[in-house]
Amino acid sequence: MQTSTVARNESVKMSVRDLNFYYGKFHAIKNVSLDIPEKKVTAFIGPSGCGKSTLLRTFNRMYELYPDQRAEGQVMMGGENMITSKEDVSLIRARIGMVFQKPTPFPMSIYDNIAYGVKLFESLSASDMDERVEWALGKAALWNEVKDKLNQNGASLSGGQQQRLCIARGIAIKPEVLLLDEPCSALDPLSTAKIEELIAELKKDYTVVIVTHNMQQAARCSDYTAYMYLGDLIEFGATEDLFFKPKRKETEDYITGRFG
Ligand SMILES: Nc1ncnc2c1ncn2[C@@H]1O[C@H](COP(=O)(O)OP(=O)(O)OP(=O)(O)O)[C@@H](O)[C@H]1O
Repeated sequence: MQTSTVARNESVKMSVRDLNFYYGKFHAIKNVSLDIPEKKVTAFIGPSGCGKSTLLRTFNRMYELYPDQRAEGQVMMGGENMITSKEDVSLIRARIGMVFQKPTPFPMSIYDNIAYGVKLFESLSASDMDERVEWALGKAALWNEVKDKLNQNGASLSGGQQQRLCIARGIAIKPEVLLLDEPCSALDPLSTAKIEELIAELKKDYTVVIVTHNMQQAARCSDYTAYMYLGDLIEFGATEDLFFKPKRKETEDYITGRFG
Protein backbone atom coordinates (compact mmCIF):
# COMPACT_ATOMS: atom_id res chain seq x y z
CA MET A 1 0.00 0.00 0.00
CA GLN A 2 1.37 3.40 -0.91
CA THR A 3 0.55 6.34 1.32
CA SER A 4 2.05 9.62 0.29
CA THR A 5 1.87 12.05 3.16
CA VAL A 6 2.77 15.64 3.79
CA ALA A 7 2.86 17.28 7.19
CA ARG A 8 0.63 20.34 7.35
CA ASN A 9 2.13 23.76 7.93
CA GLU A 10 5.48 22.33 8.95
CA SER A 11 8.94 22.65 7.52
CA VAL A 12 9.97 19.29 6.21
CA LYS A 13 13.38 18.06 7.31
CA MET A 14 13.43 14.75 5.52
CA SER A 15 11.32 13.67 2.63
CA VAL A 16 10.96 9.93 2.16
CA ARG A 17 9.65 8.81 -1.22
CA ASP A 18 8.93 5.35 -2.61
CA LEU A 19 11.29 3.73 -0.18
CA ASN A 20 11.78 -0.02 -0.43
CA PHE A 21 14.05 -2.16 1.67
CA TYR A 22 15.18 -5.75 1.19
CA TYR A 23 16.85 -8.29 3.47
CA GLY A 24 18.11 -10.55 0.69
CA LYS A 25 14.87 -11.44 -1.14
CA PHE A 26 12.61 -10.42 1.75
CA HIS A 27 10.79 -7.17 1.00
CA ALA A 28 10.67 -5.52 4.45
CA ILE A 29 9.67 -1.92 3.56
CA LYS A 30 7.17 -1.39 0.76
CA ASN A 31 6.93 1.88 -1.14
CA VAL A 32 6.91 4.06 1.93
CA SER A 33 6.51 7.82 1.42
CA LEU A 34 6.30 10.32 4.26
CA ASP A 35 7.62 13.70 5.34
CA ILE A 36 9.54 14.02 8.59
CA PRO A 37 8.75 17.48 10.00
CA GLU A 38 11.61 19.63 11.25
CA LYS A 39 12.14 20.10 15.01
CA LYS A 40 9.27 17.82 15.87
CA VAL A 41 9.11 14.30 17.25
CA THR A 42 7.85 11.67 14.82
CA ALA A 43 7.04 8.22 16.22
CA PHE A 44 6.92 4.94 14.30
CA ILE A 45 4.50 2.45 15.84
CA GLY A 46 3.14 -0.94 14.84
CA PRO A 47 3.23 -4.60 15.86
CA SER A 48 6.50 -6.47 16.22
CA GLY A 49 8.17 -7.15 12.88
CA CYS A 50 6.25 -4.48 10.92
CA GLY A 51 9.46 -2.72 9.86
CA LYS A 52 9.76 0.23 12.26
CA SER A 53 13.45 -0.29 13.03
CA THR A 54 14.24 -1.18 9.44
CA LEU A 55 12.70 2.07 8.22
CA LEU A 56 14.64 4.06 10.82
CA ARG A 57 17.91 2.35 9.89
CA THR A 58 17.55 3.24 6.22
CA PHE A 59 17.65 6.96 7.08
CA ASN A 60 21.35 6.90 7.97
CA ARG A 61 22.33 3.83 5.96
CA MET A 62 22.96 1.59 8.97
CA TYR A 63 22.17 -1.35 6.67
CA GLU A 64 25.35 -0.76 4.67
CA LEU A 65 27.26 -2.78 7.23
CA TYR A 66 25.45 -5.89 5.92
CA PRO A 67 26.09 -7.03 2.32
CA ASP A 68 22.69 -8.66 1.60
CA GLN A 69 20.63 -5.65 2.71
CA ARG A 70 19.64 -2.91 0.32
CA ALA A 71 17.39 0.13 0.06
CA GLU A 72 15.83 1.72 -3.02
CA GLY A 73 14.06 5.04 -3.24
CA GLN A 74 14.62 8.44 -1.73
CA VAL A 75 15.43 9.82 1.69
CA MET A 76 15.87 13.46 0.72
CA MET A 77 17.59 15.85 3.11
CA GLY A 78 19.02 19.23 2.12
CA GLY A 79 18.37 18.48 -1.56
CA GLU A 80 20.31 15.22 -1.50
CA ASN A 81 19.22 11.59 -1.46
CA MET A 82 20.83 9.98 1.59
CA ILE A 83 20.44 6.53 -0.01
CA THR A 84 22.61 7.31 -3.02
CA SER A 85 24.69 10.20 -1.66
CA LYS A 86 28.41 9.92 -2.36
CA GLU A 87 29.12 11.72 0.90
CA ASP A 88 31.21 9.64 3.32
CA VAL A 89 28.72 7.50 5.24
CA SER A 90 30.27 8.54 8.55
CA LEU A 91 29.43 12.14 7.67
CA ILE A 92 25.85 11.10 6.89
CA ARG A 93 25.70 9.43 10.30
CA ALA A 94 27.10 12.58 11.89
CA ARG A 95 24.20 14.51 10.33
CA ILE A 96 21.70 11.79 11.20
CA GLY A 97 22.67 10.41 14.61
CA MET A 98 21.27 7.24 16.15
CA VAL A 99 20.67 5.88 19.63
CA PHE A 100 20.02 2.16 19.96
CA GLN A 101 17.65 0.05 22.03
CA LYS A 102 20.31 -1.15 24.46
CA PRO A 103 22.59 1.50 25.93
CA THR A 104 25.96 1.10 24.23
CA PRO A 105 28.53 3.29 26.00
CA PHE A 106 32.06 2.95 24.64
CA PRO A 107 34.48 1.18 27.03
CA MET A 108 36.08 4.44 28.10
CA SER A 109 35.51 7.31 30.50
CA ILE A 110 32.28 9.32 30.59
CA TYR A 111 34.23 12.31 29.26
CA ASP A 112 35.80 10.35 26.41
CA ASN A 113 32.46 8.80 25.45
CA ILE A 114 31.46 12.31 24.39
CA ALA A 115 34.83 13.61 23.18
CA TYR A 116 35.63 10.58 21.02
CA GLY A 117 33.01 11.29 18.35
CA VAL A 118 33.60 15.05 18.42
CA LYS A 119 37.32 14.51 17.71
CA LEU A 120 36.46 12.61 14.52
CA PHE A 121 34.81 15.68 13.03
CA GLU A 122 36.28 18.76 14.74
CA SER A 123 39.61 19.72 16.26
CA LEU A 124 38.68 21.62 19.38
CA SER A 125 41.04 23.11 21.96
CA ALA A 126 41.01 21.37 25.36
CA SER A 127 38.85 24.09 26.88
CA ASP A 128 36.41 24.06 23.95
CA MET A 129 36.18 20.29 24.26
CA ASP A 130 35.46 20.62 28.00
CA GLU A 131 32.73 23.05 27.11
CA ARG A 132 31.27 20.74 24.46
CA VAL A 133 31.27 17.78 26.85
CA GLU A 134 29.48 19.82 29.51
CA TRP A 135 27.03 21.17 26.94
CA ALA A 136 26.14 17.72 25.59
CA LEU A 137 25.79 16.17 29.04
CA GLY A 138 23.68 19.16 30.09
CA LYS A 139 21.39 18.78 27.06
CA ALA A 140 20.99 15.09 27.90
CA ALA A 141 20.05 16.02 31.50
CA LEU A 142 23.02 14.07 32.85
CA TRP A 143 25.57 16.76 33.75
CA ASN A 144 24.55 17.15 37.40
CA GLU A 145 24.75 13.42 37.97
CA VAL A 146 28.19 12.91 36.41
CA LYS A 147 30.09 16.20 36.69
CA ASP A 148 32.17 14.92 39.61
CA LYS A 149 33.07 11.61 37.98
CA LEU A 150 33.85 12.37 34.35
CA ASN A 151 36.88 10.07 34.47
CA GLN A 152 34.87 7.03 35.53
CA ASN A 153 34.07 4.40 32.96
CA GLY A 154 30.76 4.92 31.12
CA ALA A 155 29.80 1.34 32.03
CA SER A 156 29.75 2.32 35.73
CA LEU A 157 26.55 4.31 35.22
CA SER A 158 23.02 2.93 35.66
CA GLY A 159 21.16 1.75 32.55
CA GLY A 160 19.11 4.96 32.36
CA GLN A 161 22.22 7.11 32.82
CA GLN A 162 24.04 5.08 30.16
CA GLN A 163 21.22 5.73 27.71
CA ARG A 164 21.36 9.47 28.46
CA LEU A 165 25.15 9.25 27.94
CA CYS A 166 24.48 7.70 24.51
CA ILE A 167 22.04 10.51 23.72
CA ALA A 168 24.68 13.06 24.88
CA ARG A 169 27.22 11.33 22.64
CA GLY A 170 24.79 11.59 19.74
CA ILE A 171 24.07 15.27 20.18
CA ALA A 172 27.69 16.25 20.95
CA ILE A 173 28.47 16.15 17.24
CA LYS A 174 25.46 18.39 16.58
CA PRO A 175 23.43 16.24 14.21
CA GLU A 176 20.46 17.62 12.31
CA VAL A 177 18.32 14.56 12.97
CA LEU A 178 18.37 12.17 15.92
CA LEU A 179 17.03 8.65 15.43
CA LEU A 180 15.99 6.83 18.60
CA ASP A 181 15.36 3.09 18.21
CA GLU A 182 13.25 2.04 21.20
CA PRO A 183 15.49 4.05 23.53
CA CYS A 184 13.52 3.15 26.67
CA SER A 185 12.88 -0.54 26.15
CA ALA A 186 15.72 -1.59 28.48
CA LEU A 187 14.90 1.02 31.13
CA ASP A 188 12.83 1.21 34.31
CA PRO A 189 9.80 3.57 34.49
CA LEU A 190 11.73 6.38 36.23
CA SER A 191 14.53 6.38 33.65
CA THR A 192 11.91 6.12 30.91
CA ALA A 193 10.16 9.24 32.24
CA LYS A 194 13.51 11.08 32.23
CA ILE A 195 14.21 10.13 28.63
CA GLU A 196 10.69 11.17 27.63
CA GLU A 197 11.22 14.58 29.26
CA LEU A 198 14.53 14.80 27.47
CA ILE A 199 12.92 14.05 24.10
CA ALA A 200 10.55 16.99 24.62
CA GLU A 201 13.60 19.22 25.26
CA LEU A 202 15.56 17.84 22.32
CA LYS A 203 12.96 18.77 19.75
CA LYS A 204 13.66 22.46 20.44
CA ASP A 205 16.96 21.94 18.61
CA TYR A 206 16.67 18.70 16.68
CA THR A 207 14.39 16.71 14.46
CA VAL A 208 13.69 13.52 16.38
CA VAL A 209 12.38 10.21 15.05
CA ILE A 210 11.57 7.51 17.59
CA VAL A 211 10.62 3.88 17.20
CA THR A 212 8.54 2.65 20.08
CA HIS A 213 6.60 -0.46 21.04
CA ASN A 214 4.73 1.59 23.53
CA MET A 215 1.69 3.40 22.19
CA GLN A 216 1.32 5.51 25.33
CA GLN A 217 4.88 6.66 24.85
CA ALA A 218 4.17 7.64 21.24
CA ALA A 219 1.05 9.49 22.38
CA ARG A 220 2.99 11.28 25.15
CA CYS A 221 6.15 12.23 23.28
CA SER A 222 5.43 12.65 19.61
CA ASP A 223 3.90 15.33 17.41
CA TYR A 224 3.44 13.01 14.44
CA THR A 225 2.92 9.27 14.31
CA ALA A 226 3.32 6.71 11.55
CA TYR A 227 1.51 3.39 11.93
CA MET A 228 3.15 0.53 10.05
CA TYR A 229 2.05 -3.00 9.33
CA LEU A 230 3.94 -5.72 7.43
CA GLY A 231 6.26 -3.19 5.79
CA ASP A 232 3.48 -0.85 4.66
CA LEU A 233 2.89 2.62 6.00
CA ILE A 234 -0.79 2.40 6.86
CA GLU A 235 -1.36 5.88 8.24
CA PHE A 236 0.68 8.96 9.06
CA GLY A 237 -0.53 12.14 10.68
CA ALA A 238 -0.56 14.42 13.69
CA THR A 239 -0.35 12.17 16.77
CA GLU A 240 -3.62 13.46 18.20
CA ASP A 241 -5.48 12.77 14.96
CA LEU A 242 -3.97 9.32 14.58
CA PHE A 243 -4.88 8.30 18.11
CA PHE A 244 -8.26 10.01 18.42
CA LYS A 245 -9.50 10.28 14.84
CA PRO A 246 -7.72 7.56 12.87
CA LYS A 247 -8.65 7.59 9.21
CA ARG A 248 -8.15 3.90 8.60
CA LYS A 249 -9.87 0.98 10.24
CA GLU A 250 -6.53 -0.90 10.54
CA THR A 251 -5.08 1.95 12.62
CA GLU A 252 -8.15 2.12 14.83
CA ASP A 253 -8.07 -1.63 15.44
CA TYR A 254 -4.42 -1.43 16.44
CA ILE A 255 -4.63 1.57 18.74
CA THR A 256 -7.76 0.35 20.45
CA GLY A 257 -6.08 -2.99 21.11
CA ARG A 258 -8.42 -5.03 18.92
CA PHE A 259 -5.37 -6.07 16.94
CA GLY A 260 -1.65 -6.59 17.56
N1 LIG B 1 18.76 -9.04 9.61
C1 LIG B 1 17.60 -9.44 9.11
N2 LIG B 1 17.54 -10.41 8.16
C2 LIG B 1 16.36 -10.81 7.64
N3 LIG B 1 15.16 -10.29 7.99
C3 LIG B 1 15.15 -9.35 8.93
C4 LIG B 1 16.36 -8.86 9.55
N4 LIG B 1 16.04 -7.91 10.45
C5 LIG B 1 14.70 -7.81 10.40
N5 LIG B 1 14.17 -8.65 9.51
C6 LIG B 1 12.74 -8.82 9.18
O1 LIG B 1 12.25 -7.59 8.67
C7 LIG B 1 10.95 -7.33 9.18
C8 LIG B 1 10.94 -6.01 9.89
O2 LIG B 1 11.77 -6.09 11.05
P1 LIG B 1 12.00 -4.85 12.03
O3 LIG B 1 13.00 -5.24 13.04
O4 LIG B 1 12.25 -3.65 11.22
O5 LIG B 1 10.56 -4.72 12.68
P2 LIG B 1 10.09 -3.86 13.95
O6 LIG B 1 8.74 -3.34 13.60
O7 LIG B 1 11.13 -2.89 14.32
O8 LIG B 1 9.96 -5.01 15.04
P3 LIG B 1 10.15 -4.98 16.63
O9 LIG B 1 9.09 -4.07 17.13
O10 LIG B 1 9.93 -6.40 17.03
O11 LIG B 1 11.54 -4.48 16.91
C9 LIG B 1 10.59 -8.51 10.06
O12 LIG B 1 9.82 -9.44 9.30
C10 LIG B 1 11.93 -9.11 10.42
O13 LIG B 1 11.83 -10.50 10.64
